[in-house]
Amino acid sequence: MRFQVRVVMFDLDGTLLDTAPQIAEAANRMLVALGKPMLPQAQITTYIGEGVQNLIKRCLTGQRQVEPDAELFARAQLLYHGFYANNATDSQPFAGVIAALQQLKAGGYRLACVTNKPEKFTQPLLQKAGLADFFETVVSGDTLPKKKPDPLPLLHICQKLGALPAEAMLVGDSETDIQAAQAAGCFVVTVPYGYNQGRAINVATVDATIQQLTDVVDLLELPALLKRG
Ligand SMILES: O=C(O)COP(=O)(O)O
Ligand SMILES: [Mg+2]
Repeated sequence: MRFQVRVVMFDLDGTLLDTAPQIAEAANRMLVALGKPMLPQAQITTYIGEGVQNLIKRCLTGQRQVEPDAELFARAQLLYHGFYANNATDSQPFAGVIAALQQLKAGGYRLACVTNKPEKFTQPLLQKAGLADFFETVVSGDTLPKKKPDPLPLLHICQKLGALPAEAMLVGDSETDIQAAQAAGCFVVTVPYGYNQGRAINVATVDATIQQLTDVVDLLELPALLKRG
């Protein structure tokens, strides 16, 4: 199936950039500073995707439903933000990311980035990785009153770029992305290499799956699109 869309939105962590090594390092520095045991990177990776507050809470309590002590959480947040500010921009794009963005841009698609990461980390990361100029708009986890899985960030982007939700596609790595796209009425496509809380994507819930980002080009249909190869 080929999709007739004008806007392609991309999740950041686990879709465009491999941010898990730097997030895990900052989280472990936070845990050490708090006198707590470090966690394996693979475990911390499963906490990525629902915003930084959730990540820190999960590192402190190990569980989704358990709230950490408020004072401890406040200290942990300050520590994490300080450590992550030092290494965040070391994250590298996944295979095919830059080539895919170049081809889509050349094909006339309007591109956007939609992440649950805080704004202060998003822009420097996109700049350093050489991705910032591809996106007409970037919506972070704290840009609007609600973040993914709420549809608001996606609807905001569609409105800003003058497209109906049905003319837009989100490429993501997690159930958070799938829920947001479905609630917004956008198409959703997933990559298999991302984080998704350590689980495989349920392919029955998405419009298509791809192996790497350059495969998006083959899913789209526009006369102006410059096909690869
Ligand atoms: O949870 C985060 O901080 C970022 O997650 P996302 O870029 O995958 O939305
Ligand atoms: Mg993600």
